[in-house]
Amino acid sequence: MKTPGGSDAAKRRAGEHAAERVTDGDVVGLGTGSTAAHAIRALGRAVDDGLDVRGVATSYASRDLAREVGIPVVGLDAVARIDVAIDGADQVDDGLALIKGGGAAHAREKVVDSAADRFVVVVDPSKTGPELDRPIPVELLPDARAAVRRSLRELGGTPTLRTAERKDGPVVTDNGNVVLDADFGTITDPGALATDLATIPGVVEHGLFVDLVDEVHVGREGGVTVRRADGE
Ligand SMILES: O=C(CO)[C@H](O)[C@H](O)COP(=O)(O)O
Repeated sequence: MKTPGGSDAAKRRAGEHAAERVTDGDVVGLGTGSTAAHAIRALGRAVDDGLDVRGVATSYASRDLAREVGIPVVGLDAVARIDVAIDGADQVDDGLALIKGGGAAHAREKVVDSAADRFVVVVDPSKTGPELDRPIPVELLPDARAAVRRSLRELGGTPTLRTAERKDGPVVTDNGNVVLDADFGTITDPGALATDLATIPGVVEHGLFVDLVDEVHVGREGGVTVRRADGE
């Protein structure tokens, strides 16, 4: 599923602003998507200027981009901790809950973003709103498709199998799974729905990220607005 596009200039402002949070010696979680890519490119330039960082990628795409711009990439299982993760989102609500997974990378993104001491989200203003109402990406084992579809319907969702654009058939994730985008309308209690989705057998990971975010950097025409989970 493609995310509705905000301006690339706003995405770049957010990504570059977040990259400034990274300091010498940090292990950095590298998110997926067009906004996170701006942060990765900014970090690559900082590495050229002498910044010492190592990146933990959340997808093949972010790993390839990191290598291209000169960021040393290490596996998640090779590092004891991640200092800061910078990642995009498809939607952010007023409580800083997120919907992620527009690039079907949310399973690895959730592992990396949760493991970070500081999780920084980068978005343009088109992603922000009072409540979440976009379909939630749900990655699942391919054989569990019928059963997971039924469970999602029982929870009140309308699931649609995500299909590939330049291949016949479903999108297959970096982990070899498929994705159902489940429309629940307006989500009034993201925490409760996140728990329900996580308990469905066959679900590998869903794209609701609740109580994980530390900062949201919103790129705008005139600069960047930062919203913090601690309210400061
Ligand atoms: O969750 C994601 C990938 O799984 C992306 O971070 C999300 O889709 C936002 O992408 P973009 O910055 O291109 O709008």
